[in-house]
Amino acid sequence: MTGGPTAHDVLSLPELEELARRRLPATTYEYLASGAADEHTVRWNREAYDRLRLRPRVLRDVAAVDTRLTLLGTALPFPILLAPTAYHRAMHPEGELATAAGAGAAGAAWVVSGATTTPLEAIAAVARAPLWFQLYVQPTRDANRDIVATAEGAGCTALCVTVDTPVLGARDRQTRARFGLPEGVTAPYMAQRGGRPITDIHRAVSVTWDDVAWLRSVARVPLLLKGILTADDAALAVDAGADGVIVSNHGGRNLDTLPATIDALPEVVAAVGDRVPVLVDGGVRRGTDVLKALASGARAVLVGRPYCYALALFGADGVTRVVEILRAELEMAMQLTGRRTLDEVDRGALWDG
Ligand SMILES: Cc1cc2nc3c(=O)[nH]c(=O)nc-3n(C[C@H](O)[C@H](O)[C@H](O)COP(=O)(O)O)c2cc1C
Ligand SMILES: CC(C)CC(=O)C(=O)O
Repeated sequence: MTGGPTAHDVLSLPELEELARRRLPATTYEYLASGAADEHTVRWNREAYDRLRLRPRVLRDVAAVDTRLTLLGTALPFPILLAPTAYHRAMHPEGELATAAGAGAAGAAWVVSGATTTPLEAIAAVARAPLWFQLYVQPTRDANRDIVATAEGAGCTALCVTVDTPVLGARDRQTRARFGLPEGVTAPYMAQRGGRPITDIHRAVSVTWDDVAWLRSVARVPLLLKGILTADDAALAVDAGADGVIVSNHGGRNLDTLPATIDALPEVVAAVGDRVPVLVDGGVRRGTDVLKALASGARAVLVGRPYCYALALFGADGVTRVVEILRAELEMAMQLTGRRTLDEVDRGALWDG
């Protein structure tokens, strides 16, 4: 990347995405950018945010905005987390260690993927901001118990169980690009599901509500389910003991033609929002998107692809830059809509709210 832009030259997440398309090795870019099948859901995740219009209030004192919150016991300086994404050593040689450094410098909580290519202890040793852990449920309870204990031992303060991936979707672009892990790189917490190549997850593991209740009984930290899209499943999640839900369609990477997450969010919030925190991911690229998600009832958002592009292009500095941009844009959006605290970001901030 000599002579090219640095992380600090990047002004926005859409600009970063374009830089990634032009500069990353094709295989890496295809793995990160692609979605399932015809990628309608990938597009809808974005278009649905663009359709929502904001309703500003003026002449309120917004000289100093406050974006702090506490989420399931984790104190966060702003309501933006890094979503769990697999295989960082396929994106950058320093892999998850660079992500941890970048997240730490930005003060951003990061949900480490169950398909991390770096052991949790090594990540924890360099982390300077909260870590959560995302579990891909493994076929045996012993394996799941061990992984949960490892995550807790490494200081992860919440567990996100991904429930939308019994199999992968039709990932045609990834398959065509022949995405795979570099020689010698493995995913230690995916060992029972094949460990190495992404295609091994095509063998479905049977995971049901009973497993959620069992995991709740095993884990000492708060447990969230990631990949909930309906009111019915959100209610079952809370019944099974979940402490939070993440409205997600896996960034449009599994089942194409699922609705945009910002469109699914209100029904989940209506069903369980008064009992547990609801988070959302998918298509968040601007501070105004974060504001719209919060106005629609989310307590926080997660962002996936942008920090992966940034990691692949710039390492730790890139991850930091993505968070800084999004955080600054959220503060601007709050000030320009006349909101000083997160509590003030209610449905009234949406034009058609
Ligand atoms: C490269 C990549 C890898 C991902 N790996 C995982 C994973 O290991 N576990 C998981 O629960 N979700 C995974 N996801 C989904 C993200 O957590 C998140 O739901 C999605 O990326 C959000 O959409 P966005 O990329 O539009 O921000 C992955 C997404 C991407 C782009
Ligand atoms: C299948 C996982 C290992 C990674 C993942 O969730 C993804 O690529 O979207």
